[in-house]
Amino acid sequence: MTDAALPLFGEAGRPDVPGVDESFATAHRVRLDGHSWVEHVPGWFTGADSLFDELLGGGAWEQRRRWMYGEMVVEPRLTVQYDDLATAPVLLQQAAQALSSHYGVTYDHLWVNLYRDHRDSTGWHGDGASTRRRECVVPVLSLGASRRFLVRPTGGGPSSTFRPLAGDLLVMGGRCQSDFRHCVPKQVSPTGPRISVNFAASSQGRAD
Ligand SMILES: O=C(O)CCC(=O)C(=O)O
Ligand SMILES: [Fe+2]
Repeated sequence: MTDAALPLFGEAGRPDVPGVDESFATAHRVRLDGHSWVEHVPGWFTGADSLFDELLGGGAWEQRRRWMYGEMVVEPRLTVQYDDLATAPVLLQQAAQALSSHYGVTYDHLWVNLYRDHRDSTGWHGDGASTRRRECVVPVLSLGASRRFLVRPTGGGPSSTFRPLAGDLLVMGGRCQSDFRHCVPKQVSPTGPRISVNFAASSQGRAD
């Protein structure tokens, strides 16, 4: 292993020790069109199971509601938001720093979603207030059970399917938040809990 491939923190070669691959060596970028892309970084976070346990047990999980089609609906998942990165679990602060230096965007807050089982989901959406710039880079870290993550054009059309495993990073880039929608659909076959960590940047919340 070269120096560049060493994890930023944690111990090299110890998959149970939490750490990120700051070289992003496994990254591959899928172009959605001329302006937008999704990058998949398999195994970016090692020791994903211990981070999952820490977040599951430590989060002040909140049940959110939102307006959908003129109706207030209960979101079929739980969320905890850290508006100030300094109050987030240390491993997430370190992950945010690694993402900031790699993508050149300062991730200064984040939210964490808990999909309790296969019936929890998030519908088609763009990330709205946190992504008002024309081009944004939005990293999402997956932990726990693997669920499908779909992306399709805002005006409709075929979707691209990603299947992030625990420890994988998916990064939506370019005009993904305006020209595309993403979702995590419910699934028929039973599965255990999944957690996703969404890294956000105040700079991207201001229109350019
Ligand atoms: O859980 C995921 O992978 C995505 C969650 C998401 O898109 C969001 O919370 O805005
Ligand atoms: Fe989203």
